[in-house]
Amino acid sequence: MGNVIQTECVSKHYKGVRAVDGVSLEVAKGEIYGFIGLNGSGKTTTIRMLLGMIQPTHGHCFLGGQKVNLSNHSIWEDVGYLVETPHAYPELTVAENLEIFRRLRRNSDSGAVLRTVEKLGLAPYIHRKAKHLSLGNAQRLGIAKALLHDPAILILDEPVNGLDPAGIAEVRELLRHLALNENKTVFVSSHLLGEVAKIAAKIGIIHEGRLLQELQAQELNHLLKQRLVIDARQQERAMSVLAEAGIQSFLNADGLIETDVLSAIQYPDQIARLLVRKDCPPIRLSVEEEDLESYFLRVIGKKGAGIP
Ligand SMILES: Nc1ncnc2c1ncn2[C@@H]1O[C@H](COP(=O)(O)OP(=O)(O)OP(=O)(O)O)[C@@H](O)[C@H]1O
Repeated sequence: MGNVIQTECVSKHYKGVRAVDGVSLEVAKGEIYGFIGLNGSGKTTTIRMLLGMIQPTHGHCFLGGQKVNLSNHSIWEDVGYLVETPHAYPELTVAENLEIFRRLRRNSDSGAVLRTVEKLGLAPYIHRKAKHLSLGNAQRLGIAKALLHDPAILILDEPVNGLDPAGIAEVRELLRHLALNENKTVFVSSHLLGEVAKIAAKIGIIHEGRLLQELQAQELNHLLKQRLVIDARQQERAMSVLAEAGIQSFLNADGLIETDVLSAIQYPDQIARLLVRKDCPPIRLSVEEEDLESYFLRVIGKKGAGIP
């Protein structure tokens, strides 16, 4: 299947700043691509190049197989986007803002406004002026604009910014629905790895302008580090029992015994048995998995050093 979104070694250099540096990525039809990076890592600049808002210093972007350039108007009929804080006319209501946007887009589907309002859970606010919307609902209005003309490609820069946990979950479900049931291709940036990992099929990690790592979401589980955490009344003794059995451990920041020795992680029952036999029974023993945010920070910390 052809790629719907593609960048070919795309770079944007400003005076003294390599905002984006040689990023090549591909998104297949119906796929959700999560583009993860800290603030200032180059997400928005990449998205702006994808959308033809700024010209790359090097490289090219393609949407729906067509090279992105401003004169190629037909591309944009199939693209919906949200970049940074969405703009709305403050004195107009939600419905009026969307209606204007529909007409600007020359969209002849007059039912599109109501349908999109329903889809985004904006019905209770339909007659509220944009300037009186909460940040979260203003963000929803921005997503509504992106969806109004039912585009096949959605490019969203930090779409859950400002949303509360329930709002974040709603947007997550909406994007999942759009990809799964409507075969839309979604490119979504975020600094929240955990959020994106819940919906993206593919994840790209960008740092200081460079794409550090690309992975399939299902690979994440194998990449997250595991450790065995033990608590015992006599910690020193428990640690020397483990050492005698060839299992190196240390006291972690929470004051608990921790080891990343694979045999201990794979057979925690044998560790428990060993400690009991040596009269040093654990009062807690659990295999714990690194959370996604710390994985992200680990990858960033190791940049260029043979990741993962
Ligand atoms: N017009 C510009 N002129 C100079 N530097 C710029 C310009 N636009 C962006 N940058 C710099 O390029 C880098 C990447 O910025 P970008 O906005 O793409 O990051 P981001 O990942 O989207 O961050 P955020 O999440 O904060 O929006 C930053 O160091 C930023 O200061």
